[in-house]
Amino acid sequence: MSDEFDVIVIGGGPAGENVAGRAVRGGLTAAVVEERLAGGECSYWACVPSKALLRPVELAAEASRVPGLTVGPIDAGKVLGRRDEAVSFYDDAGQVGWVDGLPATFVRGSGRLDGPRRVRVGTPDGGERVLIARHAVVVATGTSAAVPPVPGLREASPWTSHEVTAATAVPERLVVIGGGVVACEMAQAMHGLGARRTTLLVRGGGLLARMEPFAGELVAESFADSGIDVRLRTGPGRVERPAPGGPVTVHVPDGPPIEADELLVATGRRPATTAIGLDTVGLRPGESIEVDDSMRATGVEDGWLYAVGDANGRALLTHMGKYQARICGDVIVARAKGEPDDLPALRDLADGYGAPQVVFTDPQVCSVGRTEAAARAAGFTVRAVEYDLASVTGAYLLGDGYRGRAKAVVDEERRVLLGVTFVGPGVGELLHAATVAVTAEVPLERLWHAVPSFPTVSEVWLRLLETYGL
Ligand SMILES: Cc1cc2nc3c(=O)[nH]c(=O)nc-3n(C[C@H](O)[C@H](O)[C@H](O)COP(=O)(O)OP(=O)(O)OC[C@H]3O[C@@H](n4cnc5c(N)ncnc54)[C@H](O)[C@@H]3O)c2cc1C
Ligand SMILES: NC(=O)c1ccc[n+]([C@@H]2O[C@H](COP(=O)([O-])OP(=O)(O)OC[C@H]3O[C@@H](n4cnc5c(N)ncnc54)[C@H](O)[C@@H]3O)[C@@H](O)[C@H]2O)c1
Repeated sequence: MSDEFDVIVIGGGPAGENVAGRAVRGGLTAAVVEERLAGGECSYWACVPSKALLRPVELAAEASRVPGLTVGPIDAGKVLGRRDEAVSFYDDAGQVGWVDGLPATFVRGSGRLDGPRRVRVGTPDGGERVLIARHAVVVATGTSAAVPPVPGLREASPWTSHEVTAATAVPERLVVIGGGVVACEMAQAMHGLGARRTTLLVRGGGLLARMEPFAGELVAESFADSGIDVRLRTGPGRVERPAPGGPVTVHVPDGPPIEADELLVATGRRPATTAIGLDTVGLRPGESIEVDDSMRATGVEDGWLYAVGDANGRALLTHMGKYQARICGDVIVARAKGEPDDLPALRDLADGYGAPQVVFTDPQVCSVGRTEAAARAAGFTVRAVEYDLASVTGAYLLGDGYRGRAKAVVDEERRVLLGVTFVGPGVGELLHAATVAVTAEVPLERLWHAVPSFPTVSEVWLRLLETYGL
């Protein structure tokens, strides 16, 4: 059976679904091919469950800083139950209904390119369906967890982001390999929900290495306070798990072996592009698909192939994947109709500025644009200013022992912001103001007139500008 659509999207995660949404809005027909659950990693094994697990831990930490409030132990069973609700009990009927309602055609199965504009779908019943795209095929297959080649690691069946976000019980002793976002968020979630001993093995010299250095330092301080053992410049040399499901032993080069009940690997992602037929269109399987700012694959002739979200490797974040998807869907519509396709709204500018991101640890870490180091490396004439968030009245009022820091990176030639980082409890909600300032390239002299309310944490904006000299 062969079906024709204007647009075929392989991968029904947040990015893929949004391409279909925009294409249909523009008057095209679309099919979304999804091999697991509509909604993708984000909805079931990443953003949504991880934040459902972190929320009570964050709230308990917040409440414990306010004299007069007593926080009882967290009921992990109830938290896991709420996580199950948040992931719709791993049932995608609602998301499939959303695709149907666009209206677009939802095809359950594994999609694979088979030459230009042709997609073969292996369906769950063992059958096959061939789909033909009149205008475009969009790859939105995301990523999967990378597992480093440590002796015994794979055989030990470690947890990845999938298993930890779907945990049905909290392990007593957990070892986490990695010091990035998944490692920090999930170590804190499991520890806060009752893990007695949580150990992070970090290859580098700090946590959250892509952010400003003080971000990882403040998170490490908070981890130390809550009893999480962060070990830097180390890693697993060998792993043993003699009995499936039994204790696991992690051998480290600089100390005695660590025994744990679970081992979480959080060492980054690999593009899910290995088995999608990229070789049939001249691209290398297993790599990110390089795209231009309209999300069109640069390595394919005739411009019919696009890639959005994690699969193109630009920014591994849901909101950025959805942003790229809106651009991609709209540009496909414009090209299909022969309309101008080079309007500013049809190009990805945000990834170039530096994607906004919130890390939902306690303290939260959030940033947009470039770090000071990245701005200098890019050749800007930079001046950076920092401010201790605890000295802002609004932050002090939130609780005792508030710790946090803010930094603004200024392009001295244009006197606009290149990057902003905030670290502190609850600062994630401050980020969008920074995103607007960086993206709109608001001159500092103009920003001076954006008056933050007293007594909010946002007064840090005023303090940063004063520190700069305004
Ligand atoms: C633990 C964790 C927490 C995270 N938290 C956040 C957060 O708080 N905020 C944030 O912005 N980002 C977060 N991320 C990142 C975020 O999950 C990803 O950036 C986002 O899911 C990418 O969306 P996507 O649509 O590109 O891919 P995905 O969500 O990975 O979806 C891809 C879909 O394609 C399907 N697929 C793959 N191959 C095929 C095929 N051959 N045929 C058919 N279907 C296929 C998959 O089954 C999947 O459903 C987190 C990631 C992890 C691991
Ligand atoms: N709140 C959020 O926005 C959020 C939450 C979770 C994940 N994410 C996204 O998901 C992506 C993946 O997160 P992640 O934490 O898996 O990746 P990451 O790139 O953030 O961190 C990977 C960590 O693993 C380490 N590492 C890499 N290879 C290693 C090896 N062979 N041995 C030991 N350590 C090794 C790195 O040094 C780093 O500390 C991130 O890019 C992030 O954007 C976002």
